[in-house]
Amino acid sequence: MAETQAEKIPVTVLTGYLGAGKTTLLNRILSQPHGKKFAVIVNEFGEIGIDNDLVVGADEEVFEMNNGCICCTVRGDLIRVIDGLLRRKGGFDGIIVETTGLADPAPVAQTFFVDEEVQAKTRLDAVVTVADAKWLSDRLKDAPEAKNQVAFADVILLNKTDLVTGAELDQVEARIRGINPYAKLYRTTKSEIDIAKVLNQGAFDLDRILELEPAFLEDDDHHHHDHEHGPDCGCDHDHGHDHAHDHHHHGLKAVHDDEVQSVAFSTEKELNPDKFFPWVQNLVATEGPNILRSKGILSFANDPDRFVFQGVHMILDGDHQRPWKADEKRVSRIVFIGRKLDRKALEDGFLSCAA
Ligand SMILES: Nc1nc2c(ncn2[C@@H]2O[C@H](COP(=O)(O)OP(=O)(O)OP(=O)(O)O)[C@@H](O)[C@H]2O)c(=O)[nH]1
Repeated sequence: MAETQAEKIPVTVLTGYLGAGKTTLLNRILSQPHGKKFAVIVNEFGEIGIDNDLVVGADEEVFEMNNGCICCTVRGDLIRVIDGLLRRKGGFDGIIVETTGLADPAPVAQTFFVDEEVQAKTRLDAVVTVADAKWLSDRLKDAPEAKNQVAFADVILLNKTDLVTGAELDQVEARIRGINPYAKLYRTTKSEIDIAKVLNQGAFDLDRILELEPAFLEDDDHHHHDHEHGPDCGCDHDHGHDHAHDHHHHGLKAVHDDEVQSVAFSTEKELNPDKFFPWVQNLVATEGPNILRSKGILSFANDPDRFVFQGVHMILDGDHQRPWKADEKRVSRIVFIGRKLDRKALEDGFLSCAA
């Protein structure tokens, strides 16, 4: 039975470059009193799952896919996860997909048009892109996926307005408008926005997307088998030559940056904050330009709380999140995403912070 447009479950795709404020926005959406039940699908780039631990508790179920970037798994995992969701009793009022900061949103959006089962039950409501007011201009120069994320957006949050001057803000907004004049744009701090401006937009405009990417609806299953890799995703997988044609029909220039990598470490030893903070501060002060993103969940000695730590380049942020639960293993985990990362030095540095 084919559902009508209105009966289909709306899907919101949250995108935006590494550290722009997607998880912050997701948490805002989930913690507002909306009385709705959302299924959240988180995809992250990295070896150890951390993002799902950063998403607020509540009723939502978080489905994690961390075995590669979302464009690699889009016709595998994402469809499987959504199919699984659709089979559940009780159902959902909406699905929110938070993509990794390195994902090109096109293949994610495609999933909702090319898979019959998914298409019958869901509708892509909007692509919501969080843009980092401080770093977006730089990323538009060196990260093609950052540009695609802006180009595909129906709603843009120009976030972190507190970190730039009014003139800089006008400049970056003008850059965004040059790429995407159609999206609704809101200036935000800490992704603070009325969720009515983000959810149920009915905004995904297929005609406009087709203009950007004429081959959007081509079902290229006969070209590809099983694993799909976008031309410019940041994952480690070998991107086959047969994807060369993808470069042609991407209206937006795609240069694959092989160098973005992620390293992650964990330890069951408790950490000493007096060692950890000086270490990490010095690290991002010297390596900040190469470290796009860092995040961790840390267990400090004599501290009953989980400490969540986050960084975007050299800007660090951290807070006590909640007490460790009685049955919870106190493991400290940290992830770095960036270029030219010295795994050994990072690991040695991290482990030397043990109490
Ligand atoms: N100063 C400032 N910091 C912000 C703002 N919004 C978010 N942050 C901080 O930026 C960091 C990254 O935010 P996240 O919401 O985790 O970003 P993300 O896009 O989910 O990051 P990834 O999952 O790594 O791609 C966190 O430390 C946030 O607290 C803002 O408006 N201003």
